[in-house]
Parts: sequence; C-alpha cells; structure tokens
Amino acid sequence: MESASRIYIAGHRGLVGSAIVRRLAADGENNLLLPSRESLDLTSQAQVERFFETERPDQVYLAAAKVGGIHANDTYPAEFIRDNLVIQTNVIHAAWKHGVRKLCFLGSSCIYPKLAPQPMTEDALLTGPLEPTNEWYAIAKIAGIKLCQAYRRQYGFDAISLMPTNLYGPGDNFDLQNSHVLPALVRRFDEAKQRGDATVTIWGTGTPRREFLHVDDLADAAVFLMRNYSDEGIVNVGVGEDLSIIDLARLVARVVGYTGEIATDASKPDGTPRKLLDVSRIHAMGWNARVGLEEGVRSTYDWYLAHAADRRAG
Ligand SMILES: NC(=O)C1=CN([C@@H]2O[C@H](COP(=O)(O)OP(=O)(O)OC[C@H]3O[C@@H](n4cnc5c(N)ncnc54)[C@H](OP(=O)(O)O)[C@@H]3O)[C@@H](O)[C@H]2O)C=CC1
Ligand SMILES: C[C@H]1O[C@H](OP(=O)(O)OP(=O)(O)OC[C@H]2O[C@@H](n3cnc4c(=O)[nH]c(N)nc43)[C@H](O)[C@@H]2O)[C@@H](O)[C@@H](O)C1=O
Repeated sequence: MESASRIYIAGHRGLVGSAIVRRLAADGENNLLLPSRESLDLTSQAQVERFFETERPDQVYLAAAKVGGIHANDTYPAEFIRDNLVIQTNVIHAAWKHGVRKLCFLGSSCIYPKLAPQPMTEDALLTGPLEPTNEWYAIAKIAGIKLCQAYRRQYGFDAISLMPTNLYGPGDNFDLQNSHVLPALVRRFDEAKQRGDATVTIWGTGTPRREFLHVDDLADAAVFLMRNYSDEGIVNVGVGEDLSIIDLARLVARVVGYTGEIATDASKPDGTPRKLLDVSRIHAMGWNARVGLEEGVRSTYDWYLAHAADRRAG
C-alpha cells in the first residue's frame, strides 16, 4: 500500500539525503519523491515552482546544498553563498506556497561564532564574528534559519531548523581536496597503506577539536524532530563529545591499518579552534545519538572499500 504522506527529500543522492531516504524507507514510507538532478535544478526558481505545483509534497527534507570542507569553503566563497541562498529560498518559498505541511531545514554548527563558549548552545547564534574560512556558507545558512522563522511568524508555515555537527558515513565525499576531514583521512591513510608510505601529512596543526556524528544518527534525529517538534527555535544535533584532529587521525590510521608516521602541516588552515555542540535541548526531547565514533569509522571504511572501485571508474 502506498503511504499517505508524499515526502520530498531534496538532495537524496548526497550524504544526508540518502541517509534520510534509508531511514524513512525502513519505516515503510514508500511515497518518497526523489527527482533526478537533471530534471530538477534547485537553483532554477521556475523548475522548483513547477515541481511543487505538479508533485504537491506534504513534507520536505531540505538536504540539498553546496557543501564541502575547509578548503572548498575557503576557495569557492561565491558558490557557497550564492547556491545555498538560492536553493533554500526557492525551496522554502515554493513549499509554503504550494501547501507543504512541514519542512526540515539543515543548517550547520559553523553558524555559531568562531570563539563561542563551548559547548555551543543554540543561544550562541549571532553573538559574535564567524570563522573566516566558512563565513560565506555560514551566512547563507543563517539566512536559511531566518527564512524558516520568518515564514513561520508571518504565514504560520511549519518549518523547523536543525544544526548538525560535522557528519560522516556511507555516501560521503572522499575527494582529497574538497571533502571534510574524516572522509579525507580515510582515503589518505588507505592510499598510504597501499603504497607503503612512511608518513601521512594532515592539514593544519592537528590541535583543533571537532565533534563527529554518524549520518544515520542525523537522519534519525531529523525524522524524530519532524514528528515531535514544531517551533522556530533551532535545535543542535550532535553527540556532545569531541576530539582533536590529531587524535582523529590516529583513530582513522588504526582502523585502516596504517602504521607509519603522522605529520602536520601548519601552513594549511586550522579553521575554528573548537566546535562542540551543546545537545541538551534534543536530549531533553528524548533523542540521543547511538553510533560510537570508532564503530562509525569502521563501517565507513568498509563502505569506502566496497565503493573505491566505483570511484576509480568514475
Ligand atoms: N556533511 C556535513 O558534515 C554536514 C552537512 N550539513 C548540511 O546537511 C545538508 C546535506 O549535506 P551533505 O549531504 O553532506 O551534502 P552532499 O554534498 O553529500 O549532498 C548535497 C546534495 O545536494 C544536491 N544538490 C546540490 N545542488 C543542487 C542543485 N542545484 N539542484 C539539485 N540538487 C542539488 C546534490 O546533488 P548531486 O548528488 O546531483 O550532486 C547532493 O545530492 C546540507 O544542508 C549541509 O549544509 C550540516 C552539517 C554538517
Ligand atoms: C561541517 C563543517 O565543515 C567545515 O568546517 P571544518 O570543520 O573546519 O572542516 P573540515 O572537516 O574540512 O576540517 C576540520 C579540521 O581538519 C583539518 N584537516 C586535517 N587534514 C585534513 C584533510 O585532509 N582534509 C580536510 N578537509 N581537513 C583536514 C582541517 O585543517 C581542520 O582543522 C566547513 O566547511 C563548515 O562549513 C562546516 O559546516
């Protein structure tokens, strides 16, 4: 039987979108709208309007965005601010206009000030200057939060905003230049092991601290909040624990089986010194992350190995 709710997952081929599809499918949701990128370019207002008018989704998970790690954010500031502003404005407006019942917007922990007190509570938003390497992306994400809040206040549109910490898992981007640190290190250590390299050099000083959430936990939180939360306040989604980048590198090296040296390269940017979310708000609602970091890195490495041949072919 077809589920009653028509659910559109924007960005369903990406890390987060594909995890939300898996999570909803596991619950028996089989009325998912998954248009191809070729048939629906979300930067085109006309295409977005036509899609919503024709398909009439009931719910929307907005997981389509221009996304990347520290180097990509710093190198393509125009694309990061423009694409994200345009995609989210097109989708949020069309969703409201065509009667969507509920929308989930995904922000990021980088919306908080560079030197926000740790762990960062939701109230830290707009209390200080942003981290320069990703301020373009962060400004777009803050505008997305404000769009959701404004459409709720003026039109009563039920749009909620989640702030995930750094994510990883199956379906991640393993590009050496443009990805986030965790997938980059998985690939770097795996390739170094294959070649028998004596040293792997990671970017920056290794001292910044980051928090990592498995994408299946994020998808679970997004579905949980869509079912149980309806307010304008943003909600942090993380594990509430962080580690230094050098310790992450040691963990990934151990999982991959790389036994050489690990060096640091201080000429590369560190980014924000620490980014740890205060997750007491979502814990108080009854949600907790489940996947431990080592277990998550192991399963991500397995996924990477199973798909490395596809990547080489592509
Ligand atoms: N990854 C992370 O660590 C974090 C991610 N987030 C947020 O989660 C959300 C999803 O990120 P993530 O899954 O990692 O990113 P990915 O890059 O893995 O996926 C992004 C998706 O958006 C789609 N997309 C991009 N531009 C367009 C467009 N113009 N038209 C249609 N589709 C488009 C891509 O399509 P295609 O597959 O065709 O390229 C892809 O499926 C984003 O809002 C991001 O900001 C928040 C915190 C951390
Ligand atoms: C999710 C989040 O992601 C980004 O912020 P970030 O956390 O700084 O990003 P990152 O994962 O790329 O790096 C984390 C740390 O790790 C170090 N590092 C070491 N070696 C590699 C390496 O090989 N690749 C990368 N990418 N980083 C490396 C790197 O120097 C930095 O100190 C933003 O785009 C932001 O917009 C955002 O939302």
